[in-house]
Amino acid sequence: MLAALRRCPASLSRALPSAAISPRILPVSIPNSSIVLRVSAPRVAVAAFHQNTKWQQTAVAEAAVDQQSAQDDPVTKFKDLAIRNLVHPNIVNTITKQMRLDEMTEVQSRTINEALSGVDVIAQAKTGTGKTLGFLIPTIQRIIAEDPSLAQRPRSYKRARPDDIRAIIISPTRELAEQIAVEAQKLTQNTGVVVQTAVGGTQKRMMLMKTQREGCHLLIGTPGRLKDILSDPTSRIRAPRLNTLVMDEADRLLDQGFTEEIEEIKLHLPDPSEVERQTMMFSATVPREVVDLVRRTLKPGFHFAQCVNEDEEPTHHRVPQKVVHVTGFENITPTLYELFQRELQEAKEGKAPPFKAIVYFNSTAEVTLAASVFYKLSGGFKRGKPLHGLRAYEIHSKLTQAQRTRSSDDFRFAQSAILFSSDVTARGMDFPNVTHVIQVGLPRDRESYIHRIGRTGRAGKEGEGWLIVSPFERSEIGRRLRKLPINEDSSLETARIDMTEERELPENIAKTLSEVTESFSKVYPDQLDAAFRGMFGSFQWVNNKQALVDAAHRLAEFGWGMPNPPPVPASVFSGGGGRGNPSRGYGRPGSFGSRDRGSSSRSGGSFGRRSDDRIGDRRSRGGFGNRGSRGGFGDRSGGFGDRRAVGGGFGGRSRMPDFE
Ligand SMILES: Nc1ncnc2c1ncn2[C@@H]1O[C@H](COP(=O)(O)OP(=O)(O)OP(=O)(O)O)[C@@H](O)[C@H]1O
Repeated sequence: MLAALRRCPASLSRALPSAAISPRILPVSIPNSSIVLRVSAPRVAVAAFHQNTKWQQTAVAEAAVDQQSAQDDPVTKFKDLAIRNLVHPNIVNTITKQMRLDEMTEVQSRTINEALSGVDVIAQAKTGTGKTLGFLIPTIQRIIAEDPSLAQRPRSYKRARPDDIRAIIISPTRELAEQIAVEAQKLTQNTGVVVQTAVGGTQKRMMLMKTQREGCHLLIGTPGRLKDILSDPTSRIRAPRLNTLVMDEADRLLDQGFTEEIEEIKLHLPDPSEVERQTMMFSATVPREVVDLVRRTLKPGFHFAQCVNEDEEPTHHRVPQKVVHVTGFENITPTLYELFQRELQEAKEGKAPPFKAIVYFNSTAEVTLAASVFYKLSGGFKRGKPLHGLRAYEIHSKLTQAQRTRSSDDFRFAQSAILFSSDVTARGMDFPNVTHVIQVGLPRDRESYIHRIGRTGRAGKEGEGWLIVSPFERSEIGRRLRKLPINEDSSLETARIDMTEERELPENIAKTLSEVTESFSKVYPDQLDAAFRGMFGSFQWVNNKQALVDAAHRLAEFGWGMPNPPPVPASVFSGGGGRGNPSRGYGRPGSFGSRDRGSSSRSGGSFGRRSDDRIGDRRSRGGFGNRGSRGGFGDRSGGFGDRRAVGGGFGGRSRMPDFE
């Protein structure tokens, strides 16, 4: 596993100007690995030269050089950090004995060595290659170096002052901040260093009380909550001697959405000209657009550990990536269902590891709808159903933080499960043994794709990536996902079927389609409404609005079984690019067929019986199944825990993805 994990690119080509590189280091490339050597003249032991023969003299000199250069080489084994007095043995022992890690990954070796010397660091390395330890080790060591008494765990409780925080780590999402905090707690368990977490969605008062009581040396949080706490004069949480600032997923934090909060956080930190500060930035992606910002944020002479070549694929070779082109939006859910069944079967037959997938959607409304539909589809994941044995969870920003944490924890510990997710888990989350990452719809940019797919194939493991796209997105793939090794896959039959046509279908396909449509008939109409409106938000960039409206109508009619689709948001045509067709009835309120949205209660039964003859035809052929037998809303408890129906959706989806 380790060998694969260390397989990072060889070249050290840098996107930043060479002046930006610390003058003390010299990049050296050797086949299949790359290391950074400090430039220092070897000090050769000469004292005994005159007493030895020439070959003896040479041997002694060589040995001395070897010994010296061994000291100068960057450390690549964790235990050597303690042997060379670079990191306190209490931290190193935790890493080697409790966490059972031995060799550093390339990014760890190339950042820990430099960061320990105090220079600012920016690191870019592929997903799942251990960047977290790359910044945690130097951060914690620096705290201990400033106050050596913290190296030992006190006999009683750990204590610190709340108004003397020494290091802050910022993460764009709550789950990631919590995950980093768990790792930091592990690393500091045998020391006196106190770690606290500050994330949105949790009770601020509780956090404040805890921090005021226990104090804090290392604070890990999301931008909004950190800003909130540091700017609150009554919080008593301060960092007047802060000497380390870490930005994980730095490119995301430098993105416009967070600029204001980050700047405000910095206003509450000491002036770096008065209190020397080390800044570290880490990410799997450092797009060109942020390079200038990075340069302005870091001190001159910073070290850029670029473990991904510019001309190299930023994803792992061991993670094959496939794109499935579906005939229409209505094919997406059947395609997912077919894929789940197939992969689950493979795992059951022992041909593959337990199926554990994350399915990403571009909006909260889609996540909610998919989670509901698959819950119905599986009959609560009951015995005898195709998806039996598979747990399913959903996660997005419209859940409470307690629900998010529960989904995330449950999925983390599940052996075989599906997580329906928005981008809240796209970056940094280290769920073990994820075998599949499935992206529905084109992600907003290349970086999102890379981070999402990085949830699989971590720490040297295998995995696969799937992308399911509509015809609208076909031409956009090459532009948005340039230079990524994505291959077309046509193995899923339900992807290619024209669901608007009536024709005989193989029994298994007909069954899949009929089960999907029946499940859609059982979900909350509000969810369908929200997802329908949301489609127009996600596809704002499509110029041909009429084609988009027609495709959405086909989805509602043939995918969801609605004879009359929900109204199209008025805003769709106001921005130009096409005109509505009033004869199709969009914009008409309450066009949910015989579904009475006003009575979308749990009473069941009255739920949109379809009078459409064509469907009747299909049913008689065994094509689209038993639409007549609607069981209302069924039992939502179980499988998805305390899920709630989330309305509102993303008609007015903002520019920002579903992040913090
Ligand atoms: N030296 C190591 N040897 C083996 N496993 C390691 C090592 N360092 C870290 N790991 C493990 O690798 C996994 C991924 O680490 P981590 O989450 O830090 O990756 P990352 O590079 O930050 O990923 P991302 O880009 O997604 O944020 C974790 O489970 C971690 O415990």
